[in-house]
Amino acid sequence: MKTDVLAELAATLEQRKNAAEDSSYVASLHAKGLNKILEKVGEESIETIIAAKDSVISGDKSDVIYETADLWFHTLVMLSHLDIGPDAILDELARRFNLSGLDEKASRSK
Ligand SMILES: N=c1c2ncn([C@@H]3O[C@H](COP(=O)(O)OP(=O)(O)OP(=O)(O)O)[C@@H](O)[C@H]3O)c2ncn1[C@@H]1O[C@H](COP(=O)(O)O)[C@@H](O)[C@H]1O
Repeated sequence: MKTDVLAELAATLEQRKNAAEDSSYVASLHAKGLNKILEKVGEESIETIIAAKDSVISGDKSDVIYETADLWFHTLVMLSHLDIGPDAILDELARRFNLSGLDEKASRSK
């Protein structure tokens, strides 16, 4: 899995916190504040849902991929605004995966 892309993007997003607003989309979002960032997360969530529904009818999944990338991107900006790195989310997913792995091992040994 290409987690290096996530790490490199997260590092760029951190740098953009201090960039000039007019030269960077991410810097302009930070300057507008958390409510604007959350508005974008909400918009991209709805666009992802619509793209997923449409893909079932059209059979074309390209818009789902495009809109999900927009959603993940804006979610990363939200996390960065709150000083949360993507590793915190990956650690939480890993913790849940390991827990369910333990459940599976326990049920197999019964
Ligand atoms: N991955 C992305 C990325 N994905 C989506 N977007 C932007 O997110 C916006 C998507 O919102 P919309 O579709 O609603 O478009 P919009 O109408 O222009 O947005 P609004 O005016 O409504 O805010 C577009 O402006 C896209 O360009 C991104 N902008 C930047 N990045 C990455 O972030 C890095 C830093 O970007 P800058 O801050 O622009 O340097 C770049 O190197 C890229 O790798």
